[in-house]
Amino acid sequence: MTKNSFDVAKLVKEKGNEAFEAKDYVTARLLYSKAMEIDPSQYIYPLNSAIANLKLERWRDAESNATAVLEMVPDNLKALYRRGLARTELRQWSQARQDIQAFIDGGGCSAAGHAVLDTITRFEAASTLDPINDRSNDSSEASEKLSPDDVSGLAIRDSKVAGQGVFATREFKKGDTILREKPLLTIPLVRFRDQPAHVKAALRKLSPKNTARFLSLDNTHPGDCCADRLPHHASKIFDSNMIMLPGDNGDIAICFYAARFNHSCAPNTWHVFETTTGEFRMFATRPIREGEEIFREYSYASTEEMHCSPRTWRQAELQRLLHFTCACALCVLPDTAAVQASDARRVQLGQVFGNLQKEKSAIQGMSLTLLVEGMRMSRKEGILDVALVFMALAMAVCAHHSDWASAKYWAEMITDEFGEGGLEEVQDSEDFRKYLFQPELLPGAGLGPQEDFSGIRLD
Ligand SMILES: C[S@@+](CC[C@H](N)C(=O)[O-])C[C@H]1O[C@@H](n2cnc3c(N)ncnc32)[C@H](O)[C@@H]1O
Repeated sequence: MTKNSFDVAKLVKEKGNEAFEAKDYVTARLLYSKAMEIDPSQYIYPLNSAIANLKLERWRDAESNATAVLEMVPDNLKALYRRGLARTELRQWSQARQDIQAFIDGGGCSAAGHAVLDTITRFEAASTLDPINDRSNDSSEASEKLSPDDVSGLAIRDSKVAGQGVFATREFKKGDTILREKPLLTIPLVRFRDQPAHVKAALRKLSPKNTARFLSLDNTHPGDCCADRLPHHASKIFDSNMIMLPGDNGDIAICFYAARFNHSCAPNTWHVFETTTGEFRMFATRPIREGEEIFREYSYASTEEMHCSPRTWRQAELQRLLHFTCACALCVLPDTAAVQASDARRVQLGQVFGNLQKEKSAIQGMSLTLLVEGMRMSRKEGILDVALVFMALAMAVCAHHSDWASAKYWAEMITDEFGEGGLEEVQDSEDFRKYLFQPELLPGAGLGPQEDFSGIRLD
C-alpha cells in the first residue's frame, strides 16, 4: 500500500476501535476480522481482535488471534497476556501459565500477571471438583448475526436464480410494504471516474456497525473484470450493490437490506425513495406467497429502456454494467416461442412509449386505445408499475374529456392494483389519492371536448 493510498484496513480498524470504546464488541470483532482479511501483514489487527474476542468470551478465537500476533512479533506482551487469559478459560493451565510467566518476565505488569496466575491455580483446583463445567465453549455465536432476518416477514435463503436471495416468510398482499430502510450511504450521481472519491468520503462517515454491514455485502464482480478503484474491492462492493434512487436528485445508494434482493425483469415489487423520511421503500405488486422469492428490478439503465427492450438487450446491459447474465424467470423461459412473444411485447411497449412521447405527453392528444394496449402488454410482462402509469394517464384522459364514469373506472382499477397499503405509501400520495376519489380535480379535467370512452375497457 502506498503512503497516500486510501487505507481501507486502517479505516476499518479505526471504526473497530470506535465500536470497542462504545462497548459494541460484536461490531468491533467483525471490523477487526475484516481489517485482518484486508491486510494480514499488520499484527495490530489480530491483537485488537483478541481483546474483542475476550470481551465476547470467544476464547478459542482470542487464543488464535493472539497466536497470530506472536507468530509475527514473538515477544509482544499484550498478545502473551491475552493468550494467557484465553488459555486460562480454555483450561489449558500449563500453557496459560507459560504465557503469563513470559509476560511477567518480559516486563509486563507483574501485579496483573500474578493475579492471573492465582486465578489459574484456583480454576485448576475447582476443575477437579467440577469436571462437567466446560468453560471452553465460545458463547456469543448467535448474537453477532448482522442479517436481514430481523426484518419482519423476510429471510435470506439460497435462490434458484442466483446465490442467495430474499424470501417471504409470510404472505404479502398486493400493495403491502415489503421493506423500508434508510440507506447505509448515498453519493451523488457523478461521473464514473469521480465516484471513488465520493465512496471514500461516504465510507469515512459510516458508523462502525454500518462499516461492517457495507463490508459484509457481496462483491459479485469477478476479480479481473474491471480495475477496482479502491483497495479491498470497496468500489466493487459498491458497484455490486448500488441502487439508483428513484426521484429527482438521482442519488446512488447502498441499502443494506435491499441489496440482498435478486433482480428480475418481471419483479414482484416496485420501489420508491421518499425524500421526506429518507427511506427506501419496496411494495408488493402482486400477492406474494410464503416461501416465494422476492425480486426487485435493478434499474441501472433507464427504466424505460429496461422495460421496453428484448431479452438479449437486457442481458447484455446487465452483463456490461453488473457482470451477470440474468437468469430471472422471464429470461429463462423454456420455449423459444414464449421468449419471442415476450420480446415482441417489450418492443411494442417501447413503441407505445414512443408514440405517447411524440404526442408530447399532452393529455389532450393522448390515445386511450394506445394506453390500454400498453396496460395489456405490461401486465403480461409482469411490470405492473408501468401498467399503473398507463392507468393514471387513462384516468387523466377520461377526466379531460369529462367522461367521469370512465375516469372513475380507471381510478378504481388503480386502487385495486396498488392495494390499500401501497396507495397509502406512494410518493405524493395525498394529491394522488385526492384525484382517485375526485378525478374532476385533476389538472386539465373537463377542459377538453366531451367524449364517451365507455367502450374502451381493460378485459
Ligand atoms: C446485490 S447482489 C444480490 C444478492 C446476491 N445474490 C447474494 O447472494 O448476495 C447482486 C448480484 O446477485 C446476482 N444476481 C442478482 N440477480 C440475478 C439474476 N436475475 N440473474 C443472475 N444473477 C443475479 C448477480 O451476481 C448480481 O451481481
